[in-house]
Amino acid sequence: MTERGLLIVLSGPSGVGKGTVRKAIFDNYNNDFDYSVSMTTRKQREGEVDGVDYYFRTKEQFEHLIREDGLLEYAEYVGNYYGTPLEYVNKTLDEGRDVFLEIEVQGALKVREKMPEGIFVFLSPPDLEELNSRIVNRGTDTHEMIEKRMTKAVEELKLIQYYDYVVENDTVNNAARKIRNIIESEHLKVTRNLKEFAEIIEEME
Ligand SMILES: Nc1ncnc2c1ncn2[C@@H]1O[C@H](COP(=O)(O)OP(=O)(O)OP(=O)(O)O)[C@@H](O)[C@H]1O
Ligand SMILES: Nc1nc2c(ncn2[C@@H]2O[C@H](COP(=O)(O)O)[C@@H](O)[C@H]2O)c(=O)[nH]1
Repeated sequence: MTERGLLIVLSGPSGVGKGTVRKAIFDNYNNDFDYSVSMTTRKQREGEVDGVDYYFRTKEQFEHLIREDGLLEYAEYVGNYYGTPLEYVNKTLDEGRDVFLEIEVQGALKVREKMPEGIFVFLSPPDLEELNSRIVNRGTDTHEMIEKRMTKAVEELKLIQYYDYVVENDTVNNAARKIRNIIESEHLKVTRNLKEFAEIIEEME
């Protein structure tokens, strides 16, 4: 029987750098995990590709999938839906491959309830001022949207205690390396547990 893959959930406030750090992990390391592309009802930004960055769907299509139980989790975030297609996650984990989710905090906590065996990593900003300047400098949001994202960020930071790991995104390379190390050490734990389990069985025989 194939050993089920690990579910890795990278979360944290909008603008902290989750996408940038995720890209660095995928670009710079020899990874054995697959990225789960989310679905959203938000407008496609310039340069974003449907099916690569997100599956861009209408509100009606998204709500249809909710009714069909097709999402592992979903959240309404500053006026739009975002969600994780369930089938892809289950299929990939069953094939023994790790799945990497990059989602906001409400959704991550819902995943934690459904799949507590996952590894939950909170990416934190050095401070709120730096978070604000990252969102501003990204240049993708209106002033009103930036305020909404910052208000939400303060609430999200209070939920840090529900995560297994907190990684500060001081520099992209540092954060990517730390997350990669976390994933490797979690794999070693699983291997060790399986070995210990096999030894116990052997002793019993
Ligand atoms: N360590 C860092 N130092 C300085 N700037 C950074 C760092 N990490 C990311 N950034 C910049 O911060 C901005 C926000 O990053 P990014 O879009 O990856 O955040 P995010 O958490 O994925 O946002 P969202 O949740 O809204 O999708 C980008 O302009 C990115 O280049
Ligand atoms: N709960 C979920 N949140 C998600 C998912 N995919 C992305 N996100 C998060 O939404 C916000 C806003 O994203 P943006 O692309 O509009 O800046 C951000 O924190 C994302 O990480 C998902 O499937 N579920």
